[in-house]
Amino acid sequence: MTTTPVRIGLLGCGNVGAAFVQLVERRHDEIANRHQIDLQITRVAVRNLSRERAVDLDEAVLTHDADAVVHDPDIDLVVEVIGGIEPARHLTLSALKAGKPVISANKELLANLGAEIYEAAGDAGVDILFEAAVAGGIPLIRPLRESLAGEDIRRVVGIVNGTTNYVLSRMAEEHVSFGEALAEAQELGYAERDPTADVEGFDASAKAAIIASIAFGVQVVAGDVYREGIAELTPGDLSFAARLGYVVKLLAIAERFDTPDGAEVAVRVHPAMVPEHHPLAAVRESFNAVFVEGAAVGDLMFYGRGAGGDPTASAVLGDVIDAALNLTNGRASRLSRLSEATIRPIDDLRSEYYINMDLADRPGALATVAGVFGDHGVSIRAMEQEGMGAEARLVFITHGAVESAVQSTLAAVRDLEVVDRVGSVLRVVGGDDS
Ligand SMILES: NC(=O)C1=CN([C@@H]2O[C@H](COP(=O)(O)OP(=O)(O)OC[C@H]3O[C@@H](n4cnc5c(N)ncnc54)[C@H](O)[C@@H]3O)[C@@H](O)[C@H]2O)C=CC1
Ligand SMILES: N[C@@H](CC=O)C(=O)O
Ligand code: NA
Repeated sequence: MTTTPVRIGLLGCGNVGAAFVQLVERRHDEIANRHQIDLQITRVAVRNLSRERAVDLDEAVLTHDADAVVHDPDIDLVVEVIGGIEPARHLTLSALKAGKPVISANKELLANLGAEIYEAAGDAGVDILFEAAVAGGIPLIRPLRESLAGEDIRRVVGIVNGTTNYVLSRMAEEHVSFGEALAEAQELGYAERDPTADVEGFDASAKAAIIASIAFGVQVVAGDVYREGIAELTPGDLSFAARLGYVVKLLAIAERFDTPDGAEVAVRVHPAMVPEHHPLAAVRESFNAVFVEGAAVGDLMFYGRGAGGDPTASAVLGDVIDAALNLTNGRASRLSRLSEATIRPIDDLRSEYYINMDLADRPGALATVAGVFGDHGVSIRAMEQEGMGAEARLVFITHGAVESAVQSTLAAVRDLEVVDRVGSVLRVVGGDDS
């Protein structure tokens, strides 16, 4: 059996990079046998040569000069698992311009500067593949790009950040503190180098932008995504949600609307109350799940490990094999053309809402608050009251209402003399009206 050597330049050897090296070692012979390619990790760029790392690498393979790896004539294909914008951007562009396919796990780069990267790949006629960048080990990008290429996708809803899902699971189920749960997620290799990216929803927004671009064929960048993170959530919100039959999840939602003036796209990331019987409520710890709603295919669900070295390395390796086979056959996967997007702002979107507030426990207070909701056309579906001495905590769940109407309602309610505090406001997703 003859095999074609494919020499890989690996940029970054952290959680994903080290897991990738180990996976290639484990799977090498089987891949050679099945695909007739001999995957060789020829050079590995690291930031710190002397740092202990999870894999044993020959000193001759290691370098701290990532540019030299990209330009090395002995490198056929580049894997970028450094993360962040620079130097990842210029390394990726240099590799593509040199005619080398790039496999990237870098959602931040692709969601902010994807157009530049895809154009460079198109001009050079080489692959840019990034299955690992969205929902880790779950095959999602390839199904969207290939299997669903002809589908009219209307909506994608999912849990796409493993760290925050892990934190929320640990807080809700084990009553672990936010800080402790986040430290565990970091220790397990789920979190970004700066976990603010996870906690504040930036990572999920980047993934949502990539999903929306591919699902709807339009250019959506991270800045187009409405974003709220989980940092403001309290243990009280999670237990109140549980009492009402909901689970709190950080969701990414991309929707496409047809209007007489053309299509509009709305993309958002925010914590949401999901009914406990909804399939997304059962997605725990670092698992991710993504629902895709298509006009012809109906509903699809993708589920699996969205973060962690091994699952992510699996996605990287799948792309490496694809690109290596393309390389040996002189081909490249074509990216579809992305047209300009018209973004529908969050203010115009409809949702059900969970709102909690503290108000004076005296006759008429509730009627006053309810009146303000009515004046703004926001109709209340359910309400719970819990007395607290001179105060009462009220929890409302609304029927579907437009965001701008809810925000005006909240502004007016905050001004009421009987209202001491408006607490958490969470959208409800997966209920009767959403
Ligand atoms: N950890 C996970 O579960 C997942 C991570 N990703 C993405 O994969 C990428 C890597 O993530 P991790 O491995 O978790 O991060 P990490 O922080 O563990 O690894 C990145 C490595 O790159 C090294 N590095 C930084 N600058 C460098 C340079 N100029 N040259 C060479 N090496 C350099 C760092 O020293 C570090 O070892 C990121 O884009 C991340 O968003 C994607 C999916 C899942
Ligand atoms: N930090 C990310 C890693 C995978 O993309 C996450 O927690 O999902
Ligand atoms: Na994936």
